[in-house]
Amino acid sequence: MTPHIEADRGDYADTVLLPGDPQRAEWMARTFLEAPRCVNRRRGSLGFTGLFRGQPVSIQATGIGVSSFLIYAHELLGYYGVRTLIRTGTCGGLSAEVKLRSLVISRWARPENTENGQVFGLYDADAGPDAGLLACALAKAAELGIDHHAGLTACTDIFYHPEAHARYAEARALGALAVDMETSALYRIAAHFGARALSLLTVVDNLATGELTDYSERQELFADMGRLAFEIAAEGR
Ligand SMILES: O=P(O)(O)O[C@H]1O[C@H](CO)[C@@H](O)[C@H]1O
Ligand SMILES: O=c1cc[nH]c(=O)[nH]1
Repeated sequence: MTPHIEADRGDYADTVLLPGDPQRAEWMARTFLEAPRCVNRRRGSLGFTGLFRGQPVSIQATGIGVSSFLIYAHELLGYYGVRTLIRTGTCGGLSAEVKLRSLVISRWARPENTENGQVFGLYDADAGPDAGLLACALAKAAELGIDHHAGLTACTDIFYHPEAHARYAEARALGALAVDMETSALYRIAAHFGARALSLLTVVDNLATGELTDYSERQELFADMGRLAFEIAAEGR
């Protein structure tokens, strides 16, 4: 076990899907895994391992923001020997074209959160996903008919920022589609450990239009993202 995870070594599969929200972790386990086993309850950050099409796959909730995310990613990669991390997160769209409820595949993540990067020099640069996982995601999304965007995403430490949409002007000029709070850290820490990573994000609000989804519809909103993540986990080895 680690300070934040009570599972034994060997309790996680090589591939771990990473939602921020523990309720999403539980829903993903219930919806997609055969014989899911809860391997972590510490701090309510639920972790599960089970089978998808006969292959072991795990899910671990990571909480909100880079600080929390990096604790789980570090312990999964460094202690449990996990090799592939696929984030199944939510994001805010940065333009009206990025529709609510659609899926964003992050091809690159631009950190707006430089403080975390200054500590190790690890997280202060743009970083991208594993090329094989990205190719698999694009092919599977097309095959399954999943409505999606693929492109640059921004990553922030501040959900309620006084400048809200305006602060992403530079990122938007570079083509940023959406913002979340973990993806740049995911790509950098995976590179640091020589592991593979990909971030899939469902649009739950839009900073340009002010539209919002309701939390009550969230689990059904994640059907496409969950399905795609498990397909990639099964195929993109
Ligand atoms: O829904 P999750 O995966 O937590 O992701 C997004 O939601 C949280 C903010 O509401 C942040 O963690 C952000 O990145
Ligand atoms: O980080 C996030 C996640 C969802 N919606 C946002 O506006 N930001």
